[in-house]
Amino acid sequence: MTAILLNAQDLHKSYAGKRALQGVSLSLHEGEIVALLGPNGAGKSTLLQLLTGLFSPDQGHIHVLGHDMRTQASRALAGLGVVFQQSALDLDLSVQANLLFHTDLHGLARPLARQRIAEALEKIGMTAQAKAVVRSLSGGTRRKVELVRALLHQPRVLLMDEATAGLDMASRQQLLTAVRSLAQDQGVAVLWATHLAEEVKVADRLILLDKGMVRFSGSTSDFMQKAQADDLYAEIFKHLGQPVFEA
Ligand SMILES: Nc1ncnc2c1ncn2[C@@H]1O[C@H](COP(=O)(O)OP(=O)(O)OP(=O)(O)O)[C@@H](O)[C@H]1O
Repeated sequence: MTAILLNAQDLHKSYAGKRALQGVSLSLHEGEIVALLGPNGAGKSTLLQLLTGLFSPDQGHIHVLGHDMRTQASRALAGLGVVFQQSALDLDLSVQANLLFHTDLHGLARPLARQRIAEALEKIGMTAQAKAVVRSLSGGTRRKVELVRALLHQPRVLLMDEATAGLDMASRQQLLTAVRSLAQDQGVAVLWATHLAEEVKVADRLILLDKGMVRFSGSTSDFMQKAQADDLYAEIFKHLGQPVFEA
C-alpha cells in the first residue's frame, strides 16, 4: 500500500449558517491523481480552500505528510503545491521575479532557487521569457508559469482548482502530461478539481462532491455503473461526455 500524503477527516464548513461542507473525508496516496468533480456549489472550492490552509474548517482535521494544518501549518504547507483558478502571479513583475518571490516564501536559498527556476523554465521552453513581465504573456503561458511556481519547493502533494482554465488544447495536453509524469515518476499526489472530461481521464480515482458531501469515491468504471442507476451520476456522466470512460 502506498503512503497517504494528505488526509482530511470529517471536514465541516458553513458560511453564515449555510452549510458548504458537511463531513467530508478524503485521502490522497503517493503517486495518484484524483479528480474532484461536482455540480456548481457542491463545495469544491471550499474544500480546496480548507486543504490549502486558506481557511480553517469549523470541524475536522487535515494532515499533510503527517503535519496538522491547524497546529503545524508551515510544515503542512511546505508539502503542498497549489494552482488556483485565479492567478497568483504579480502581473507587473517578471517571470523570474515572481518565481523568486515564491522560493523566498518557502525559504529556498537563492542559488538553489535560481538553479531550479532555470531548469524548470528550460523544461517548458521558456528560458528566453525569464525576464518577460508576466502581463506581456498569453493566458496559457501564464498558467504554465503558475504550475512551475507551484512546484519549485518540490511539494509531495499538488492541488489544482480548474487549473487549465484559459488554456488551448495543446497547452492543456502539455500540462496533463507534465502532471501525469509528476505523479508517476516522482510520486506526487494530485487532487484536480475539474469539469473537463479529458482531465478526468488521466485520473486514477474520482471523488464526486454534492451538497457538501462525498457522494462517490472510486474508479471511473465503478462510477459508470452508478451512472446507470442514479440521476446525479447520470447527470455528471452526461456532462463529462462518454468518451472519458472509453479509455
Ligand atoms: N464566501 C462565501 N460566503 C457565503 N457562501 C459561500 C462562500 N463561498 C461559498 N459559499 C457557498 O458555499 C457553497 C459551496 O460553494 P463552493 O464555491 O465551495 O462550490 P463549488 O463546488 O466550488 O462551486 P463552483 O463549481 O460553482 O465553483 C455554495 O452554496 C456557495 O454559495
